[in-house]
Amino acid sequence: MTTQELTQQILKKQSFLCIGLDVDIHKIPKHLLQESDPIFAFNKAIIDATHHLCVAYKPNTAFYEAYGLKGWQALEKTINYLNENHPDIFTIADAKRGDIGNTSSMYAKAFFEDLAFDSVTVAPYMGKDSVEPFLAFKNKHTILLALTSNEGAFDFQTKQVAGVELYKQVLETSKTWAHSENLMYVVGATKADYFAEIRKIIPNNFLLVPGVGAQGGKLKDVCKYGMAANVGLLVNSSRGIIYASNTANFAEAAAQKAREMQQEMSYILKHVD
Ligand SMILES: O=C(O)c1cc(=O)[nH]c(=O)n1[C@@H]1O[C@H](COP(=O)(O)O)[C@@H](O)[C@H]1O
Repeated sequence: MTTQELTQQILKKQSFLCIGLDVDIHKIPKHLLQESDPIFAFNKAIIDATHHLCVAYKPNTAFYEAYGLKGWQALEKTINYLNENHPDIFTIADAKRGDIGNTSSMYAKAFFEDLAFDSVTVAPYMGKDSVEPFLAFKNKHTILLALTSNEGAFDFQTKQVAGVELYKQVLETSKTWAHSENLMYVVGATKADYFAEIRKIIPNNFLLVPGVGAQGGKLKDVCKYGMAANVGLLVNSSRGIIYASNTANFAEAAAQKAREMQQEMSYILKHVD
């Protein structure tokens, strides 16, 4: 999917919501545990109930890798279900990869070719040759960690190196890499004060913004300085949506939470100047 197509979907659905499929077997409704694949059964129900309210889904691979082969199979079934039934939805493998070049190439193949995700999250710490193998894939997107939502972001990312904060150097330097047009960036919703500065460096790139809901970030604050001419935002909520209820009505409860966010997003899209 191209970024132009993503913006079209956002305007059509009046939503820039990304739903995080971070499935913890201990948090899903008990009746699903009788299913042959409880994780996929949970995801399918959530997707069926929410696909019209969001433009992206983001399974965090940790929640699948934690269950070994069965978890990876549930991830594969989930991405196949999305690609077969909802090809207009943007898919993000939240795997936070990045390694020496030939290893990164294999990670890129795993997520872009074998699993056919539209994008993958990548850590910038190992630099250019660790990220360019991901960028080489046409119409696939590499979502680079810029300024993360957690407290530890202040350990390194905001530290000045030669007078410039490290996260700003990540933004500036990554723009010079081959196929940098395929870059998106992670900026946490808990760091809303930084969005204006970030937009000065990357005015149009899409930002994946986790950290609303459970982590305390506010949608309005993010949009005030983060929204671009092409909207340029994918705001993620995982626990705040998928665990709205653990009763038999869990999917409807998740849809209600997603609808509340979509309505807030629609209002913002209509009133943005
Ligand atoms: O790359 C991410 O998606 C990510 C980056 C970041 O800075 N902070 C962050 O919370 N995330 C992920 O976004 C999701 C947030 O989940 P909730 O806090 O439950 O909405 C989790 O999958 C995190 O791993």
